[in-house]
Amino acid sequence: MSTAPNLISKNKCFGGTVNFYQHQSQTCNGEMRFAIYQPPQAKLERVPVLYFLSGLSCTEENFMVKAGAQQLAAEYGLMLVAPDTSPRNTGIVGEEDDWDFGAGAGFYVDATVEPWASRYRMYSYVVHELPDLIAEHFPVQPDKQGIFGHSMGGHGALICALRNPEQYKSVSAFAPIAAPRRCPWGQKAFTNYLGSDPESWRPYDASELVLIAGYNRPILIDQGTADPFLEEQLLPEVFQQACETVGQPLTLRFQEGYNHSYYFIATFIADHIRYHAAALCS
Ligand SMILES: N[C@@H](CCC(=O)N[C@@H](CS)C(=O)NCC(=O)O)C(=O)O
Repeated sequence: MSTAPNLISKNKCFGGTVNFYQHQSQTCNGEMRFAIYQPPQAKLERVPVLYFLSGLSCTEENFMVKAGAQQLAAEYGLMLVAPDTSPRNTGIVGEEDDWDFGAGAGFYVDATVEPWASRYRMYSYVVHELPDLIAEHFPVQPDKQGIFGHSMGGHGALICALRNPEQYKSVSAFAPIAAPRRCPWGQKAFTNYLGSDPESWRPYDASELVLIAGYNRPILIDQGTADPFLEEQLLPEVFQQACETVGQPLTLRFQEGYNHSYYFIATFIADHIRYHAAALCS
């Protein structure tokens, strides 16, 4: 049994509610926050749940404010949960110094290197503690979970699903960091959170995991062609190549002229919600 999360704010939206919560996380050893959209159907019955992991510099708020996902979630009866992207205010020196590491940049790993190891445990938080908390305190069907995300959160969604195919019945991503062992953002974060041996980074790299994962359902990825991070940081072709190698079904759509922003996400969010609904709402 976990303590009920504390409600911070409540907003009616498309007949349901967007609520913001704070709670004490055992996994991250301190306060964590998340946002949750409860569709109108959740007043009457348990509904499937779709987790969204945000990217660098985001909080639990960006997705709820900018993606425009609630209308479709209300139509299909999907709960949406968006956690913060890292612990905050931990007192760790340097936590706020960089926008691509530390606060706002937890990279969905369980850090093994101090001083991060005791607090920055976003992988276990997202895969275990948060779903357990949601299942206990909100009307969800825990056997019907999907996950998606953007950029760093697209990386997070892919690794969570590939490592836990039974838990996540569907996965998709917007502009994911698809091969973090090979890009500067990933190398910086993994070196600091996991240590300098790239072997220890492998369980957190979607392009490596897919080679051994056996995620037997299709994966959807949208990627804007005008994304300034595409060639140096995101590397979707590396993931695509790995999927081809093992016969993993992947729909990778290059969207002409779209950049890395939430305008891009908002444009294609309906496709992603429908994609998850097809897997979760049967
Ligand atoms: N350094 C810039 C770029 C970081 C960036 O593009 N972050 C993406 C995720 S990787 C994002 O979602 N930013 C927040 C937003 O657009 O609401 C910033 O701090 O916003």
